[in-house]
Amino acid sequence: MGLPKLTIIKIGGNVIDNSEKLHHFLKDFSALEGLKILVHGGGKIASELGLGMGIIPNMVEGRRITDIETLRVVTMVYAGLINKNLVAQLQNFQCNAIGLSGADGNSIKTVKRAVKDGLDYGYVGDITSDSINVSAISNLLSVSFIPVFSAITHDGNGQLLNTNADTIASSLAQSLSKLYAVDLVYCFEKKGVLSDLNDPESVITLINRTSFETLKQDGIVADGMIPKIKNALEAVEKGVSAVFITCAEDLSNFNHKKSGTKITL
Ligand SMILES: Nc1ncnc2c1ncn2[C@@H]1O[C@H](COP(=O)(O)OP(=O)(O)O)[C@@H](O)[C@H]1O
Ligand SMILES: CC(=O)N[C@@H](CCC(=O)OP(=O)(O)O)C(=O)O
Repeated sequence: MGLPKLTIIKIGGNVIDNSEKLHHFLKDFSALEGLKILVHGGGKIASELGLGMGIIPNMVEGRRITDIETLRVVTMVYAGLINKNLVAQLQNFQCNAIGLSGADGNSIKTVKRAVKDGLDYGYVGDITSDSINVSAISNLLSVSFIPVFSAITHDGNGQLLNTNADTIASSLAQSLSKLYAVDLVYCFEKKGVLSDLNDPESVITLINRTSFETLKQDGIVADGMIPKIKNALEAVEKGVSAVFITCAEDLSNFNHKKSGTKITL
């Protein structure tokens, strides 16, 4: 008998920031059959709200430098404002969502990133091999809750930390692959990884480690797409059944695996 199927969907900040697209996405997510988990970012909204409070965003290689003031903002925005709004909207679609930070149920424990070459990321949490509390999460799934994870984790000693949402999704998928056949889907505002950013239809249907290196060298994939594909490749290499990067608006088509970019070995 095969493992039960679990779908882990990650939704990025650009879609969360668009109420119409978000509504459509949450409706489609609610309609997905079987066990599922939602992971959300919200970097764009945290940057905008932080700016209003005089906190200037500082990103290095796609990761936010998180000083104590920034940690307060991202905790309010990710674990509060966004997480609770997503849960309330999912409840409206009869999806019994339960909003979580990594501190809740000790679900994701991370390690504060050490200062390296003089670069201090501050309160950023890195995932380790035993970060994910598989039994706590599978218990929630077994009683039909739909976990909704924000990008806030904890260190087990009372400290909240900021962890990239793409990495959380990949790590959840890897760890939960022990118990489930996991499909991991990164949803964002474009139709998939594009060969030409000016042509929204130019979706690259398959990417593996070798083609990724070439796409990166040629400058075809850049910015936030580089860590996203790295996280996706790590997931397939560590046993996640299937990994896709696709458009949030195509989630209903995704059921038929007809859209977006598939990440393969
Ligand atoms: N080849 C590419 N195809 C699609 N998007 C790309 C590509 N190269 C760079 N990007 C950029 O990557 C962004 C997605 O990364 P990011 O903003 O981190 O996603 P998310 O909103 O899911 O957190 C896209 O909005 C796009 O601007
Ligand atoms: C450490 C770190 O960089 N954390 C991310 C978490 C949010 C996130 O990943 O949001 P998106 O998915 O919308 O980009 C940040 O604060 O931007």
